[in-house]
Amino acid sequence: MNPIVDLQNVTKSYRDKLVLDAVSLSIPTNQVTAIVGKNGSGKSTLLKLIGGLIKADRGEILYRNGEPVRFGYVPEVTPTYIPFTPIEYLTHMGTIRGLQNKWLQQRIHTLLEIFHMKDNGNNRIVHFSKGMKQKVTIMQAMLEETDLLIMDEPLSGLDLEAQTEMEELLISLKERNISVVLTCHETKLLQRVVDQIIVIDQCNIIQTENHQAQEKSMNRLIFELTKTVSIDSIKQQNVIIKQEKEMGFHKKMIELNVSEEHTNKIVSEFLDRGASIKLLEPLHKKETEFLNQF
Ligand SMILES: Nc1ncnc2c1ncn2[C@@H]1O[C@H](COP(=O)(O)OP(=O)(O)OP(=O)(O)O)[C@@H](O)[C@H]1O
Repeated sequence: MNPIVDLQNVTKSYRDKLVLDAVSLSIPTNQVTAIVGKNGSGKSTLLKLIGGLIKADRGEILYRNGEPVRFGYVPEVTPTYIPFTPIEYLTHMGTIRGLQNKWLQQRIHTLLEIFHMKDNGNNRIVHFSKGMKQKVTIMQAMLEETDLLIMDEPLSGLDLEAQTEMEELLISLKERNISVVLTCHETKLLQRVVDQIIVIDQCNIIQTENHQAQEKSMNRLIFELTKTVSIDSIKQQNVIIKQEKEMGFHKKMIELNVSEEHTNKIVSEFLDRGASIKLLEPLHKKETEFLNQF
């Protein structure tokens, strides 16, 4: 696994109130992680730490092997009254953030498309439903290119229809290689899209669960290839790198998980680089440590 954010023994208190006590967790790349817990258990605090909005008292927060991560942060409270249209509002927000106008207009156009809001781009936000207002807030958080979208209670106050739409939206963000971490009160919600559930209670992570629904349609691939061959452009795609291992002076093995729909393309890209396939199998819950046999 190749986490986008890794927390190691992170402790956080507000004055004398301990909220997180030596918490360690990983947020995987290109997956949706839900942080679940009771009111006041520290979910928002954890999100703010992940996004670098507040500092930990102790412990380490490491980002994608030291590379910069571009965050989009969606707070819990959605403004109810915005006297603009989405295009006007996003243009204002982007300009304040110093984005160049031509680039910004293109970005707004793309976001309206992703969020199925093209027909509402020039309508007044004040007349929107809660779900549509929520979408505008998320688009605002994603005005800059985003690697990790951090969402505090994105389902709060949404009816079933809006929740379903939010699920679709999360799936499409994942397909665009955006990692998501969100907080949620209910583990049943978002079941179709969440890959990892982290349960927090009494200042600690009490459970981390990997969701299997997604894994059913995934394949596990292992390739052998020459060590000097670059696979950086493959790593940018819809793959989860599980392990890389050097084999002697010239060769390396790489193990990855790929969704069924992307498998053919990824296999062909590896073959183009002179790799040989060592394993291709549907991903099941029980995994053997294949590479350790060498
Ligand atoms: N800025 C702050 N100053 C002091 N205490 C704070 C601050 N922010 C949060 N807290 C306290 O820290 C604890 C954890 O708060 P946090 O908002 O992280 O919990 P949460 O799980 O997100 O809660 P909720 O589900 O109600 O949103 C709570 O007891 C809260 O009162």
